[in-house]
Amino acid sequence: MSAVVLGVDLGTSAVKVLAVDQSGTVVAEQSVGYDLQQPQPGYSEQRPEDWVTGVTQAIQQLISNDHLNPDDVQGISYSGQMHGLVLLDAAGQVLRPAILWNDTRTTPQCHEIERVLGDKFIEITGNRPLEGFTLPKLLWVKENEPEIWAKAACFVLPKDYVRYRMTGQLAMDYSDATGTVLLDVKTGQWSQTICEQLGIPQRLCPPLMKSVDFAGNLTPKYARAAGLSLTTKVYGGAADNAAGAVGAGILSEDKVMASIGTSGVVLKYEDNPNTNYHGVLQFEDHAFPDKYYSMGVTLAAGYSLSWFKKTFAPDVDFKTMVESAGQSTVGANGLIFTPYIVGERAPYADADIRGSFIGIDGTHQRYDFVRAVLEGIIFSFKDLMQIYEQHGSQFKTVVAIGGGAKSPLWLQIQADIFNHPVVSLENEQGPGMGAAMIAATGLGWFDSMEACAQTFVHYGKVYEPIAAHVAAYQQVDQVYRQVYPQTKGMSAALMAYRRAD
Ligand SMILES: Nc1ncnc2c1ncn2[C@@H]1O[C@H](COP(=O)(O)OP(=O)(O)O)[C@@H](O)[C@H]1O
Ligand SMILES: O=C(CO)[C@@H](O)[C@H](O)COP(=O)(O)O
Repeated sequence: MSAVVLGVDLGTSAVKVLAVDQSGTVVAEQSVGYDLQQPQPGYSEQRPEDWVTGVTQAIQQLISNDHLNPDDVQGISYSGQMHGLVLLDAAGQVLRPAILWNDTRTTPQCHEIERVLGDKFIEITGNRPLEGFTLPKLLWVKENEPEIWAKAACFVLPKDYVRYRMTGQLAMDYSDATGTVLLDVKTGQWSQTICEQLGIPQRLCPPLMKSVDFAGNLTPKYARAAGLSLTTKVYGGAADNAAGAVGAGILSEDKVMASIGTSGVVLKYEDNPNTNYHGVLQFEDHAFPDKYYSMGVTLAAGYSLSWFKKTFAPDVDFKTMVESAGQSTVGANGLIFTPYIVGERAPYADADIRGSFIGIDGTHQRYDFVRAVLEGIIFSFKDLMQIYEQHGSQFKTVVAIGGGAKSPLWLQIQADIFNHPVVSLENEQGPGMGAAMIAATGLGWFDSMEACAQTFVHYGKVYEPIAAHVAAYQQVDQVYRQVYPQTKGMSAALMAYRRAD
């Protein structure tokens, strides 16, 4: 083999490591899964050590199973699940399990941020305080675990922790830092106002770097453990959605990205830092210097499908279960699913809403339920896309990435519900490719990420909307949109019942 870079995509269900050569071809890939702990409703945690073990095992497998030559690995970079709080003590030891992006325990802390800072908060961060972000998690630990808080010396995000363990250097890149909602997006510095007003010591915030910045070499200990060479260079990396947008070639405002990972994301590149979605959509720094993106997040996209499979189809393999939806009809024979099974972030910021199947009929089969789940996730994306349409966005194409983009049927459902052409990538792993592109650009293989994208981004099949399906889905969408307002009160009452239990 010749020179390669490794793109480490630290997802919520698994870590995937791609080895990519100078032509942008994925020469090998390995994936290692890990668990999610949900000790109480609304809680979602992982052990940072599991991420490190997963990354190390995936790299070892690239070397032993795929015969990757460690001397060929010139650079490594990262794409990381966003917002997750990893608290470290002065010796760099993890103080508690990481509190993840889909953990919604922090509603009181979000209200407190709003009470203290009001509209100033959106002005500083470009975002509203929402449960998933890092700042409310810091406040939660401060209030609920004072003995841990007293030992905290620094906080980082998931991929930053992995990078720290590989290089011994603590840092956070800007694209992930905006997702903490502690960054002043205008100055590019940790916000003194937010820290002071909310009692977060600024010393807890790590040093900032650009995605393509050199972060260090591997420590001898890590190089030995993974079987890598000490000459391999490590680069900052990006938030998974920023990296996914890089890997999907979202470099202009005429393309939108639709990502189905554990979460679901509809994302648009933004040239103008003053674009204002009033906090309904997130506004983040891109992995490209001085560029931005906005996005809306469905908390349980791929997670809804995985939950359905685990609960109702444990005996069937994933692909077969997804393909069985082809036996149902457009609109799942009149069955609708709303994917709010862990609460929702956008367009409804509501930690207590829960999912529904509406219209269950005695004739429905399991394949109708599978289809309803696939469709309901995409209807939730459509809600987000309509926000862009209302803002006059003129995008033409949707680029689909993430585990959900493995299914041709689901890609066609996306085209039919969005009523836009949907293009897949040759390799569905947009974030891993984006991470590899960051390493390739950092190493100087290319002058810019834009130049790298011309060589590395390979589009696959285009799915065109089918007119009859578009019309049918428009009808079902009218019903789908009524489910949130009509189930909100019922969900809140059931959540109160569960909490009292
Ligand atoms: N064959 C498949 N067809 C459609 N969706 C799939 C398939 N296999 C996995 N998925 C979905 O992909 C999701 C995982 O996507 P991935 O991008 O790897 O997530 P993450 O980065 O959050 O770990 C799963 O939750 C599952 O619902
Ligand atoms: O919270 C967000 C974005 O704001 C999520 O998109 C996470 O970044 C997790 O991503 P996946 O594991 O689903 O890729």
